[in-house]
Amino acid sequence: MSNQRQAPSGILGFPIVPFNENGNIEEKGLIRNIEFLLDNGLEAIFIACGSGEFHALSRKEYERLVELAVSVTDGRVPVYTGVGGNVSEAIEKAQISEKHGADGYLILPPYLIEGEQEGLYEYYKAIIQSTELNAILYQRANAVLQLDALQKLVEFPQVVAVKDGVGNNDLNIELTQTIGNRIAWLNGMPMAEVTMPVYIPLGFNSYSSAISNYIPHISRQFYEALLKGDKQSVNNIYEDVILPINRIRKKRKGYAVSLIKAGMEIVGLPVSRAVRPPIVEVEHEHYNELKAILKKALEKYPPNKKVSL
Ligand SMILES: O=C([O-])C(=O)C[C@H](O)[C@@H](O)C(=O)[O-]
Repeated sequence: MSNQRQAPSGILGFPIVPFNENGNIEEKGLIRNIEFLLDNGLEAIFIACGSGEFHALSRKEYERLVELAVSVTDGRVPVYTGVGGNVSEAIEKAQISEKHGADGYLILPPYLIEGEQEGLYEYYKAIIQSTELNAILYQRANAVLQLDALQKLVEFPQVVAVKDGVGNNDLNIELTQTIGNRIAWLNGMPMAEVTMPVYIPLGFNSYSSAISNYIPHISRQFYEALLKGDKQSVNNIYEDVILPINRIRKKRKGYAVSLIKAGMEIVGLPVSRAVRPPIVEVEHEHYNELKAILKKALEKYPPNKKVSL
């Protein structure tokens, strides 16, 4: 752990968890996934979060994933883990993350139940205080903090960022205007590239990138074009890559994960399409649609190292 109270910034890598034909974790595939993200300049590794099928991991698997992510990353960028759900299990996972040298964790929503703001505050507080690691609060589903609760939570030095997965920009403006630079603001919307042009002016300078698991150089070109104000390149990448992939992603529930695995397989990374319930694999027709988009995209936006289709 770097021990810095600094949020990761830039394009954030969210590896998947590859499974073999017996349904067990395929470690070689995961190591390749993390190395690929690092080789392509991703600025942080978030292990065992939503795209890492957090919901479907055993405690033992979780611990192994954290251990592997920290050792493969080897201090090159910060490593964050997913924690959340049941409070006592979240605290146990926070402690596992600390024991293995992670830099922090992304706190996912409590399991199923909805809570009032006081209840959400207590949920986050219990997890934040359970270790000295950095904490990123994930606005998502049944866990959406309003200004008062968030203002109290940012008094804990561990809290370094909020990751928005809800897309309520009325609320985001209220939060960013009032809390400002005390914490960092991360765009964690589904396929965050889509909304990044709207988020940058609000102070969200970083985003989680699902597509960086297979076309990181295109996400990077898009981000750089956005930061430079190069509208033509932004429009081209939207039309050629981001919007077509996002249209497929919206066709089935769970494609937030399974479409990443399909994309990785298509570009030749050693990852199978296998997923755990309730997520389902990408349908044949959608797989072929993704393959056609990627073929054209890689011709127009070739990576430095050749990827053949
Ligand atoms: O928890 C997670 O895995 C994420 O939030 C990362 C995803 O890549 C998310 O940004 C998405 O669904 O595109």
